[in-house]
Amino acid sequence: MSQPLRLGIAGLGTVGIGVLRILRQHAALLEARTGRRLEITAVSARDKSKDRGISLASYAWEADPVALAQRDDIDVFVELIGGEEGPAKDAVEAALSKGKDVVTANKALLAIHGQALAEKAEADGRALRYEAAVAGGIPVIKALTEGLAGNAVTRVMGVMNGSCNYILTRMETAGLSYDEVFAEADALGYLEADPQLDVGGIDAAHKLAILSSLAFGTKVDFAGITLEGIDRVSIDDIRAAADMGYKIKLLGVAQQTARGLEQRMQPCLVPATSPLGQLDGGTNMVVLEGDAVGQIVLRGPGAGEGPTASAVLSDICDLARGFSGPVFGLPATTLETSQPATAALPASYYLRMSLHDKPGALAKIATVLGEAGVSIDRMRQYGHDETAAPVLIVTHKTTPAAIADALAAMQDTAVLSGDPVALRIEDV
Ligand SMILES: NC(=O)C1=CN([C@@H]2O[C@H](COP(=O)(O)OP(=O)(O)OC[C@H]3O[C@@H](n4cnc5c(N)ncnc54)[C@H](OP(=O)(O)O)[C@@H]3O)[C@@H](O)[C@H]2O)C=CC1
Ligand SMILES: N[C@@H](CCO)C(=O)O
Repeated sequence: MSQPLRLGIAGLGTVGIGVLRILRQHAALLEARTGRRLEITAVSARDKSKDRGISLASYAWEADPVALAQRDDIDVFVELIGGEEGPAKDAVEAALSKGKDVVTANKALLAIHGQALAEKAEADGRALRYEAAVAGGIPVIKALTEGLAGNAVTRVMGVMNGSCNYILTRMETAGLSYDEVFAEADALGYLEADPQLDVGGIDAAHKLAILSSLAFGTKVDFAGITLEGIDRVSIDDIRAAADMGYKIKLLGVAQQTARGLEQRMQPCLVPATSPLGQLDGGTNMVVLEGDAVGQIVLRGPGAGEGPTASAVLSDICDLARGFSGPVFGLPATTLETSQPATAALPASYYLRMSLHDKPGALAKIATVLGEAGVSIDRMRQYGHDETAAPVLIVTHKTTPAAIADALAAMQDTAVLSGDPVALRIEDV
């Protein structure tokens, strides 16, 4: 009879309690699948007296997650506290130093300290697993490291923050402004304690940084991501994009190019009929492309108690079965330092602007675009009551630099009313 796998679980919030529930509910099934009993030895959270809707009486309690990580009677330390510094980092480091395997859902910790932690884990011969850290219930880490092991990955992209996708979808369906929907999402508890992590694109960029390392064999490089949140997306752009056959998504894209590793998390237009364009509400989608497989699309819940705990259990079961491997798919000391791309690959752009309604205004804009080397693919001008005329332009493929030059030159034309908006149209 195999020895039980003894777990210490730090963090008994949404995810931690979800993990406890699955371990209890499926104890026999998990033992049958892994050949070992999965046993919770001890737990930790801040407030021992808090009612968590589940009895903790049979587990030892540690007020300090570092003390929990160092207990002799645990094999695996499960970190479900969160945060890139502080108790989560201290406890993960302590667990590795003490020779424990670690499972975490903490994308912030991995995006910032992933390389150092991976080197430490591998030097100590320990596992550091994090299926839940990216796209919650979607098994995307396994897909990349196992399912696509025979491929050179060419591109990773996706919608990896459910709250942002909820906000953008709700703006469109209800015709509400960003501020109105943000307030609604906040009231419903859909946003992180620091909402900027969601709407600023930071949470999604943490996830992209992890996927990028796995896909391209580079050290996690969160700082190398071009990052823009959704707070400047207006209902006018959502409507106009829809009118041209597009949806606006907070889209993460990572790809190796001749100019270096391109990592972007920014609002982009995608065709409304594409899988990404049809992704509504709080759901996540990750699109993986490999030289042998072509394109695969993974879709599912990116957050919440059950889905996230489901992913944590996947890691725990792997450890129970004795499956492990390098933290980021290759030995950490062999991961290359990424060379951030000097510029994104060319793309079509969506431009929206208001022009003073007088003869030659549009011609001036067309001239500026032409002089910047930007070619117009499609154009629309809408009927209007005001003195300014709303104009939409979709360009042929061009460089971000050419678009920046054109936008700068437009300011000198004296025909603009307000600032123009430019959004990338992603080839998906
Ligand atoms: N919620 C989700 O849908 C998802 C979460 N994640 C990640 O999972 C992790 C956990 O998230 P979630 O469950 O939502 O977070 P919660 O805020 O719900 O829970 C955090 C838990 O950590 C405990 N905690 C905080 N500080 C300490 C400390 N100093 N010592 C011991 N315990 C502490 C809290 O204790 P107390 O309860 O006493 O306050 C709480 O139980 C995070 O890294 C998050 O990014 C990943 C994917 C999805
Ligand atoms: N705030 C995150 C939680 C899961 O990481 C989201 O909305 O996707």
